[in-house]
Amino acid sequence: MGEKKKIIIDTDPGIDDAMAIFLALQSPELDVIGLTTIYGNVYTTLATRNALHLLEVAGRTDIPVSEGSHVTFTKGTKLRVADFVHGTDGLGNQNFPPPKSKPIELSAPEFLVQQANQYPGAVTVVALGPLTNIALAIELDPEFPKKIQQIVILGGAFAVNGNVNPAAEANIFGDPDAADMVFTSGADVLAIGLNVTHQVVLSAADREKLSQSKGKLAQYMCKILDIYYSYHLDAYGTDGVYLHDPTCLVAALDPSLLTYVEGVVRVQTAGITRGITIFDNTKKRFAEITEWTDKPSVKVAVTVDAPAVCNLLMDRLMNS
Ligand SMILES: O=c1[nH]cnc2c1ncn2[C@@H]1O[C@H](CO)[C@@H](O)[C@H]1O
Repeated sequence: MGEKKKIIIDTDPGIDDAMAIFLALQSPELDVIGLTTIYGNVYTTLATRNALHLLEVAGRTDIPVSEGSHVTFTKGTKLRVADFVHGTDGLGNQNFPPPKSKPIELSAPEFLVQQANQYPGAVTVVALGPLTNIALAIELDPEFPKKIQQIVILGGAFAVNGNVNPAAEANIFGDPDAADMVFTSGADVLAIGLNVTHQVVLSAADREKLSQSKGKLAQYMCKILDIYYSYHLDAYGTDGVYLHDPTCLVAALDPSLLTYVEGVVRVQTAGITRGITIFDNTKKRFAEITEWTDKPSVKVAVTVDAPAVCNLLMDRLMNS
């Protein structure tokens, strides 16, 4: 096998984050060189605690955890935290003991820049929460977008409704200014939006299969998944859960399971559609100069082999 792909997971754990992190740790194709934390599903302090805890569960405390921003890119402190989706502890209200390990001294943006310099062109950032840390890394080092291999983003709702409101997806809504900066930064960006992740469902039968397996991480996931299933039943009327973060991780692990188109993405940062992602892949020459004109293109996922993503996730959790 070729060299492992180096990834940093920027994360707000989160039940689907836990699945994505475990999938990454169980994947021989990947070398997880760090976790950076952010608010979103929980506040940043709890995200850090949960990231450390998940690494302890997986026996991988050798991987550094770096704490990220507690405020938005524009220093906003009114954060939207989705504890109603993941439980107040972010991990299904299980009262896990506090982790023994500690985060490193470097902040998340500093760690991202340091790693990008240490392995030029060879680091992929898998961003599973609001994009504040990535925007701060770009502010810290304007060359950061060119120094990394790719940023794979779980975020946006491309030509479909959002999940916070009809306009916006949760991660983009969490920090629209940061998102617009990252989408227009010139980095190789691959965005996985709700138009794709809502196709990837872990059914009640899949969950039953996980619970029958002896896999340590499958067993752990089954413990924390209850609240995520209840939320989906309540919010969507489905007895199955969307695999947002694992699908994004798979996009870094095996891009052949998705297809994408290229174009310019801008994010609305104010008003009733704050957080909406507007993708221009028309080949039209507009009569006016627009806010999309001359901005760098990004990749936006459009199709996914959903059964393959589910099976990959389940196999690797069950073989842990
Ligand atoms: O209704 C919701 N509000 C807020 N966050 C949500 C909702 N549904 C899912 N997620 C969380 O936000 C990310 C995907 O947008 C995922 O991390 C998911 O767990």
